[in-house]
Parts: sequence; structure tokens; C-alpha cells
Amino acid sequence: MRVVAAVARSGAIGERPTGPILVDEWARDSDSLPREPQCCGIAWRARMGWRTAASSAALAALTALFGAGCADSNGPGANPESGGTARESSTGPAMRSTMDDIAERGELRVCSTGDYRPFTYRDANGAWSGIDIDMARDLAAELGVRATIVATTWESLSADFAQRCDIAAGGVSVTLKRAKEAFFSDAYVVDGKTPITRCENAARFRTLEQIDRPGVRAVVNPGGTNEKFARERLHRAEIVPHPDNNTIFDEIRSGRADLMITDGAETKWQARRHPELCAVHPDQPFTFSEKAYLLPRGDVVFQQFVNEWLHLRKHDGTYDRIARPWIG
Ligand SMILES: O=C(O)C(=O)C[C@]1(C(=O)O)C=C[C@@H](O)C=C1
Repeated sequence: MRVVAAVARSGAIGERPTGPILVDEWARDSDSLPREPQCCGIAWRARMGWRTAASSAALAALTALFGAGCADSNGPGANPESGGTARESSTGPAMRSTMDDIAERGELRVCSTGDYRPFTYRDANGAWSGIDIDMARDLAAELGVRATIVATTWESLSADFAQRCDIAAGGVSVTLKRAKEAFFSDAYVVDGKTPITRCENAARFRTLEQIDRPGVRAVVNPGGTNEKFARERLHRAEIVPHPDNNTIFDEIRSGRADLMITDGAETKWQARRHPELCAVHPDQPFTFSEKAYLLPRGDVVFQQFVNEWLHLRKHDGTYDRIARPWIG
């Protein structure tokens, strides 16, 4: 699993970067990130880059709300003593945000599935753990509220999120389908789909051509990007649905299924837990995908805050500290 140190450090807002800047396994980045110009109390991060293009209209509205001085940090309003207008307009009518609802409620509602380690897990006693569970708790602490984890499923994630949650966390992949309905935070992990199988079969299932053959049983959890991948890419192999993602790897161990194609991070975690299972080329997966937090559509204020928090936590050691016990 690779970690995104910064999604895009150059280019104007809305401009697609040449590619994510990656660091190896949880490596710490240096302090050498370029400083972003602060504008009207908001860091207009160039690293927000192309993903923010989706919210450019909302950003434009925010810019208008906070004043034209935002456009030029050397322009009128940049210096509070210059008598410019930016400061005045920033005290104008406040833009209502999920941030305000969270503060009033005293609670951050976090949708999570609890079935995808190392990111989210709910044990038999109902206790939650995982990298993204701890990260969500850290976000709640930063907001000065309690975190309430709201159990959801991959099939009902989008609907549950829209109705019941402020954020969804737990290995959520960025997809364009979801991006039509919600915002995403910046990505914090780059991953992709790769096979996991019993080790004696690892050489047999390296390519999709090898896997997609009659007689091969690929077990699949419903509702997420795994199922989408399997249904789009496997036509001759048998797709074996298994509804419980916490017991799905037992299907492979027992021999009832031959393999599963899932995210590299999960194959590594499960292979460490079950030595008879092998992650097949988890660092050269079949696909490119990113993990991010799902956020309310249109709420640029909350999105900006979450991105600032995430950026700092990726660089102050918090993310590494939380992730290390899960990834070794
Ligand atoms: O849908 C997504 O966002 C996911 O990445 C979740 C998903 C999936 O693709 O089904 C990924 C791996 C886990 O095995 C469970 C769920």
C-alpha cells in the first residue's frame, strides 16, 4: 500500500496534476512542502488540484462570499491595515456548513461498514477499530465533539451517508459514481484490485487471463468496487457472492472458493493474519484507486477543514502512529 503524501503540489486550482506524489509504505514526508498562500483565513491549496474542479462552482461562490481580495494575496485586503474589503466581507453572512451542525449537535456522525480491515472493523461485541475509525475519532476530537460510528453496508453506503452521517470512513474508494452524489476529501492511500488466494495457487492466479477461466471460483462481497470489478472483468470464472466480508476469507481458506480480487491493503492484512493465504502482486494491482473520506455534497467549508486536518495529520506523525499497528 502506498500513501499519498500530497495529491498535487503544483498547478492552479482545477488543473489536473501530472500524477499523485507518492511515498513508500507509510514513510514520513519531509517538512519541505511548499507553503500555501493563506487567503481570507482559508488555505487555497494548489494540492487540492483537479479533484476540487468538481467543486469549482462552490469555490467560486465561497470566493465571492469572502471577497474579491482573495484572488490576490498582494491585492487590496491582503494587509489588514490596508483598509481593503476582504476582511469586511469575511465577516458578512456566514455560509452554513455541516461544521455548524456538528458543533451544535456535539457529535460527528461517521458512517462505516466495520468489515474491511485495516480500515474499519466492528467485532462481535460491537466494538469499532481500524485506521479510519481512529482517524475519525481524531477528527471528532479536533472538532471538540464525540464521534458516533453509524453502521452501514457497502450496498447502502451512499443512501445512509446522505441521510444519517457527516462523513463516511473505512477504506472508501473514490469513484465517479459516488462523486456525483457527494464530495470526497483528498486521497490518503493509493491502492488497487489484486488477487488473494491460498499460497499453493499463487502462481496460477497472477493475471486476469489466468483467473477468468471456467472452473475458477472467485468469491465476491456485494455492493462495493470489488463486485463492480468482478462483474466487469470476469466472464468465464464463476462469481460466488458472499455477503459477510468479515468471514469471506474463510471461503478461500476452506477451499470453497479459489480466490478473491480486492484491494491490495486488504490482501496484505489478511495474508499476514492467515499465513496459508498469499497476496498476489499487491503492489502491482490490476487497477488504480484511491481511498478518501466521503463528505456532504456542496459543503466546501467542511471539505476544506477536513482536507486541512488530513494534510496536517499525514505530516505530524498522527496518521503513521494510527496506521502502524495495522500494517506492521
Ligand atoms: O466500495 C469501496 O469503496 C471499497 O473499496 C470497499 C470494498 C469493495 O470494493 O467491495 C473493498 C474491499 C473490501 O473487501 C470491502 C469493500
